[in-house]
Amino acid sequence: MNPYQWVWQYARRSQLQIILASILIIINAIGVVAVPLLGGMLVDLVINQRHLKLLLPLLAAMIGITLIRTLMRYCYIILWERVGQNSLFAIRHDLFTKLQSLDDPFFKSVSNGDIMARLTGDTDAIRHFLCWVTYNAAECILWFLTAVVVMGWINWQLMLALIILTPFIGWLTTRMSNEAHAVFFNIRQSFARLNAMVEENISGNRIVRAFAREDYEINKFEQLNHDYKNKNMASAAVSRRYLPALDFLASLLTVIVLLLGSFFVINHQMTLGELVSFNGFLWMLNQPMRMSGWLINDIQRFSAATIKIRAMLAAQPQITTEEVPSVGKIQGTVEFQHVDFAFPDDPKNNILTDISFKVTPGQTLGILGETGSGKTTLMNLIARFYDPTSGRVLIDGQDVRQWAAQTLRDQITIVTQDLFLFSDSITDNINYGNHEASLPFIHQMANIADADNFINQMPEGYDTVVGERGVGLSGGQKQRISLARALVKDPQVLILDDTTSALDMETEATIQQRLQSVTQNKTVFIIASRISSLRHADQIIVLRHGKIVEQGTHDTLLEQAGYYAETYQRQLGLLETAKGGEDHG
Ligand SMILES: Nc1ncnc2c1ncn2[C@@H]1O[C@H](COP(=O)(O)OP(=O)(O)OP(=O)(O)O)[C@@H](O)[C@H]1O
Repeated sequence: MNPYQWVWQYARRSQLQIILASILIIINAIGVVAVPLLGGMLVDLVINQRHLKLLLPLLAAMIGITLIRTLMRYCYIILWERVGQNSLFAIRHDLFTKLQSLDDPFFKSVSNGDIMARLTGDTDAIRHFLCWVTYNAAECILWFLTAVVVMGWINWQLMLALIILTPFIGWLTTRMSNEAHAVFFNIRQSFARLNAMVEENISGNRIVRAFAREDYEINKFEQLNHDYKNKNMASAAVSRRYLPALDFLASLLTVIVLLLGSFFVINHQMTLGELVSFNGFLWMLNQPMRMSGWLINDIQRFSAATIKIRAMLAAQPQITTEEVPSVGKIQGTVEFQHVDFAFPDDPKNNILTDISFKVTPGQTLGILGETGSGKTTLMNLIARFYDPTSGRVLIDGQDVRQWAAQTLRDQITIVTQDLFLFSDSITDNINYGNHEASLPFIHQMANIADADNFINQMPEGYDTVVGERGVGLSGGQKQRISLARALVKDPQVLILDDTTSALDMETEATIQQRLQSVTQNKTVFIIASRISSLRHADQIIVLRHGKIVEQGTHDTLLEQAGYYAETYQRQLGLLETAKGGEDHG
């Protein structure tokens, strides 16, 4: 499918407007011949033959036709704008919907800045093509053809003399088109890089300032900015090479008409009025020639933009469902059977190896492990952010691949380590996964997460806007709001990935105790580095380099005197030192 067929899929939804606009364009292009013809009649009948009575009707007709044509042009410009905007609306909708369905491999391969470039600059190139290039190109083609027919009818020899230039114009425009395509693709890539850099700079703004790297960032930006400027200059260079030649050929038409036309008039092969009409039609050949260069630039910009947009629309999520998804409610039994896992971009490097365990509803599984040992990855397999490379993950005895990812994530909630809050009120952040939740339920869950108190002390309580554009929150406050958000969703499987790491041990203990009241029938996973967070779990596994090296309860693991026991002793020692310090202080 070429870019035009692709965009037609969207544009054809406004078929009625397109038909109406096309009819108006055709009538308008034909109407264009009227004024020069009337001008010729004015010269021959009024000036040469002195039929003065015809002067006013001819002038009135010229003005009237021009007014009607202007009105028609206004109407079809508006209609094309509507076609363009409707199509853009649908394209943006499809892009955003696709974005919601894509998963990690896509987001790892395409930067946020590039995605934003597709949703803004690229869609704008398509809008420009639909709203401006289409009717201008149609006008140019129709003017050119109409001019050829009418000029041929007035004096075919003179018309042929003009048409001789057409092959040169065709050759020039094709060359320009080929060169412009590569240039516009490069411009688009450069714009995406610039966008990505700015986006990253804004997100990492605090790190930049903390490390006093503003100059470094400005320098990095300057390089990309230069690159973008140079790419645009390259495009200007293509225009510079071809546009003067096209302009020259267009001007040559006037010279040919004046020289040959005068010759024909002197030899009585043509009336002066016909020469005036002929001259009046000249712009209909002229204009398309001059415009062709600009139109080609815009068409190539459009073509480069469609490549990126179509690539995104064609991207497929890695996680797919093999069978008809079960839609029932999850009970919450989670079982791993000899699971191995490697990331798709590094398939030889097993991040998890031979993982097996089973947790039933009402039970809590604690996970301890050094940083990078694979704890988060393990949890991501439960909610199908990834599928195992080998072995099986079962939910209620059924392979996760047979559960639709959507169904799973609806009932399995992960409180992730990246604590992201939307620029919205605290209430809307907490009920993000369950908009039906009542206010008392939201407050109750916030209380369990030990967030209720500090939220009530905020300027507008639960209505306080937080996130990017709202008030700042500490890491611990964000953790507690994220926990409340997960609880309000009331999931059957709750995964807490280092959720309370930023809290002091007393607050953590309070939350753990309160959590018990709402997690009695749920399956809970707790990833933590503090033994105090794990010790009450029904089962605990210790991961090292992606393998389970210890497994048991708090007591049995202490007996094993391995990593768990060591960590416990160390943390106990630290605790006692700290207590000792406090006692002495
Ligand atoms: N998206 C990814 N693509 C490739 N490798 C990854 C990806 N995410 C994590 N890894 C690698 O997988 C390994 C396990 O990461 P994981 O986040 O599961 O560890 P973790 O035990 O949760 O660590 P932490 O305690 O620091 O959160 C690490 O070596 C990490 O570099």
